[in-house]
Amino acid sequence: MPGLFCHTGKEGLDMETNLIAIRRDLHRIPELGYKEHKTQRYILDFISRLPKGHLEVKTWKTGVLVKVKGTCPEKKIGYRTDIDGLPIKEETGFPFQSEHEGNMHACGHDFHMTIALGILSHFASRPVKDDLIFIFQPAEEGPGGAKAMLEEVLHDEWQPDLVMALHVAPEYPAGTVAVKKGLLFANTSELYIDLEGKGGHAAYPQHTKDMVVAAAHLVTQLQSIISRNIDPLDSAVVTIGKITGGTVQNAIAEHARLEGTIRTLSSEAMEKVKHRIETLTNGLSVGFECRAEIDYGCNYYQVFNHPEETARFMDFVRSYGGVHLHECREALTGEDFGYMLKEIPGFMFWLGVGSPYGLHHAKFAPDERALETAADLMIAYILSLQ
Ligand SMILES: CC(=O)N[C@@H](CCC[C@H](N)C(=O)O)C(=O)O
Repeated sequence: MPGLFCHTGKEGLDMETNLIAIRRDLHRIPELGYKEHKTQRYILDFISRLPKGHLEVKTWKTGVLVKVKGTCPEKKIGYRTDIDGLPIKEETGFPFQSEHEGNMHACGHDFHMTIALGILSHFASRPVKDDLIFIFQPAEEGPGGAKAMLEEVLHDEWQPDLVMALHVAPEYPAGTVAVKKGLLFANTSELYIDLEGKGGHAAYPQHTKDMVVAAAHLVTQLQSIISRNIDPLDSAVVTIGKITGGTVQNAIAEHARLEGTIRTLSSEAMEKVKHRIETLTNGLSVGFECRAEIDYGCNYYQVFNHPEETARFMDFVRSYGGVHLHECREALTGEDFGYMLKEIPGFMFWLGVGSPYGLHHAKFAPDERALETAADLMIAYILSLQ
């Protein structure tokens, strides 16, 4: 492992594990869901340099699973990280900026992986009583790897009794942990709407069915769902993040496509929003005499933190020292880790990384001091569970 890790003095990471160098290596190679081949190689190479005596390693698609066999196991403690990047063109200007043009670790999964590797490297040479299961999960940004991993690989001797994960949070400074019991993240559904009309010359609109105009109407109509159909005391989001349509400035567009996402705090609200999207889209197809097709892509179950496990973690953070605990509200972000928490007790928390630019922004710049804080904290927490 390259470089030298500056140790905090707490019982924690290996001196030779340079978390910042690992993060920067991973930051250079962001890959989209189920295409994380270089990332998987990097993780496997890292693991191959750890003491092998207590490790069992297996791959699942582009993901990796590692068991650190306990000395006298009574339970299996799971730690999950996601590993994929986003199709966002990086604009940070960092010397270690993405080498994969058009892709970026703009959601902090480079941080998540680095922290997991730091914790793993500690326990590989100092196993504890219990088995530890490290889950390097592909495709969190879509189409989702957590559910499939649960179904295909996280069972029998690989099924944790407790599972934990973190997500970086740009709005809190490094040194902060933000968490709450119960609902933390929303139910999500992707949204794709294809509109097909009739193209033609820009000067003869009367012979066409213009899908750019139809798409503009639909985007505006969709905004009424949150304000007119959802209880004002509830929260939900319908975001259209991308519109494409047409071919050239002087031709009327035959086709347009809206791409977005829906977020709700309950599955009932999700059904309601989808019902309204369908009604408005059908109405649009009648009104604009076009074909309309809706596809909901991948859907994630809410992240619901197990109350007792979360309370235990919060008590630990309060007594740990050096980390500020913030009891936060729920957010309308999504995470397929929700599927793991549906089956296995555990929790997810926000890790403060104080960036002036938010998640999914091309200039997202998390504070690297949070790497060591988080790895040390989670090592100490796992030790406290023995
Ligand atoms: C933490 C985070 O940002 N997660 C993503 C999950 C995306 C799920 C899916 N692609 C969708 O857009 O619905 C998020 O955007 O919240």
